[in-house]
Formats: sequence, structure tokens, C-alpha cells
Amino acid sequence: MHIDQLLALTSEASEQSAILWQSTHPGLPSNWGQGRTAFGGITAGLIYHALNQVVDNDRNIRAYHVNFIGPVSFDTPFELVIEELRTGRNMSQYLGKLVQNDRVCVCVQACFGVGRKSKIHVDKLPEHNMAIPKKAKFIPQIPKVTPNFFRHFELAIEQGQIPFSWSKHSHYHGWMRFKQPPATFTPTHLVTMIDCWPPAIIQQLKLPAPVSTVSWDIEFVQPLEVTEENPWFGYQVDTKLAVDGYAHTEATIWDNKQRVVALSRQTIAVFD
Ligand SMILES: CCCCCCCCCCCCCCCC(=O)SCCNC(=O)CCNC(=O)[C@H](O)C(C)(C)COP(=O)(O)OP(=O)(O)OC[C@H]1O[C@@H](n2cnc3c(N)ncnc32)[C@H](O)[C@@H]1OP(=O)(O)O
Repeated sequence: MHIDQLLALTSEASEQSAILWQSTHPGLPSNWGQGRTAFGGITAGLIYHALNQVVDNDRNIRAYHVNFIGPVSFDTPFELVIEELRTGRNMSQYLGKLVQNDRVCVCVQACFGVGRKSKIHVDKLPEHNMAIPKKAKFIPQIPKVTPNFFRHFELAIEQGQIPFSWSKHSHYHGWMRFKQPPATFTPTHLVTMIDCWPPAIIQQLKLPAPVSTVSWDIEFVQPLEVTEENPWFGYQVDTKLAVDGYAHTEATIWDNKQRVVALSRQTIAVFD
């Protein structure tokens, strides 16, 4: 099922109180799965989609913190619950939860803010010299090894090796995009897509092993300006530390015009 069809299955947010909204969703098919759970990008993206229904449109997403608390089962309905924690003149902060069978599986704290005039201007954002690819690079679809959700994305890996290849590297450089273009590319699509990269450390494994993102911080440093139907986004990730079964990674995401659109940090649990 295409991402836009999945998003469209979300019910309109019903107001439970002045600060609480709830949407329902009939459940995710297993072809959006990553092992026993739903792909983290789609669950974080669905919460963003629900948030977008209630946030004032004068404010843009600034920071998005996600915790993947427990597995999301396939073909099982869930609720998307949004609570406004505070709205001021400039900023609004929300809590978003994906609740399945009365348990919180994914929890988000999101921070939206209006752009303001400021005398402070610093720009030390990184640049890259990767050329936009003509097409995706081949990644084998191996049953029980390549996660099901992976069929919805295309990657062009420029540096780093494919997962489980006993690589010495702990970084990836490259490009990503949807295999089937979304009707309109929105921040929901960006949130969904960034998580499709293999965690950089799994290229070091000799054999397949379960890996799960447990915590994810995204900072949206500039608003999206999408000018193409299905743009490539640049991605560079490095592992800062991997020890005791946890890896800590830091990534930069560029649009196809070399503008940094997001900075991303993840804590990843590896069960090797
Ligand atoms: C050669 C070419 C290849 C090409 C290939 C290309 C692409 C390759 C891309 C990869 C791309 C991935 C990257 C996506 C990133 C997300 O989308 S991950 C999905 C989002 N994250 C989640 O859903 C995590 C939700 N949280 C949790 O499930 C739990 O809190 C945690 C993180 C597993 C914590 O573990 P815990 O407290 O020990 O929990 P518990 O329920 O007891 O489970 C532990 C067991 O789960 C297993 N487990 C952990 N994660 C999973 C999983 N996803 N599925 C199944 N079992 C799992 C562990 O191995 C462990 O097993 P045992 O050792 O007990 O047998």
C-alpha cells in the first residue's frame, strides 16, 4: 500500500477536550514491517500526520523527538492521540502517542514555532559534494533479511557497504527517495523517509541480526521547499559510539538543492 493511501486511512481528529484529539487507524499491513514491528518511519510519520491536523498553520515544525517504546502489530487498529501541552504567541508543544490495544507503542514530543526576526545569524551547516544519482543502486531483496518496508524506498549508497557485509565502516553517505512518488511531498513524508536507512553499524555484522531504533531526535532547520515530483534527499550518517548493544548516530539530511533540511540523532539497539 502506498504511503498516501495509508495516511488517508487515518480518521479525522475528533476533539476529546480543548487540548486533546484522537484519530483512529485500521492498522498497518506487514509490507510496512521491520521484523516483528512496523517500520519506525511510518509510525513516526502517522503521528506527524495527526499532529498536522491540529497545529495552527502559522507555525512550522522545529523539533521532533520520538521514542519507539514497543512493537506495533500488523493489521491491528490503533489510535493516534494528540495532546497540546502549551501554545504561546510563538510556539506550540504537543505530545503525540500511537496507542494499540491500550498500550503506548510510540510516543512523540513535537515543537512547532513561527519564524521571527532576530539579530543573531550563524550558519555552520555542513555541505556535501555528492552528485545527484541518475538511478538507485541495487540492494538485494532477501526474504527475512531485507525488511518488508524497504520496497517503498530507493537508496543510492555512495559510501558504506550493504548491511551484514562484515564492513569496517560505521557511516553511510548517499541519497534516498520514495519508489512511488507521493502526490505532494510534505514533512510527513520526510519524517517517514529518513528512518529508511539501515543503521550504519549493521554493515559491520557478518550475519543478520535484529536491530531497532529506540529513540530519535529530528531538528527541522529549514522549511521544506519541494520543487520536483519525487526529489532525492542527500543523507550522511556517522556512528559516534557503539557499545553494550547500543549505537548512537548523527545524520544530516539535504534536499536536492544542497539545503540542509534536517539534523537527526538516533539511539539504536542491536541484538547480535
Ligand atoms: C544482505 C542485504 C540486506 C539488505 C538489507 C537492506 C535494508 C536494511 C534496512 C534495515 C533498516 C532497519 C532500520 C529501521 C528502523 C526501524 O524502523 S526499527 C522499528 C521502530 N522501532 C521499534 O519498533 C522498537 C520498539 N521497541 C521495542 O521493540 C523494544 O523497546 C526494544 C527496542 C526491542 C527493547 O528491547 P527489550 O526491552 O529487550 O524488548 P523485548 O520485547 O523483550 O524484545 C527483545 C527481543 O526483540 C528482538 N527484536 C528487537 N527488534 C526486533 C525487530 N525489529 N524485529 C524482531 N525482533 C526484534 C530482540 O532480538 C530480542 O530478542 P531475544 O533476544 O529476546 O530473543
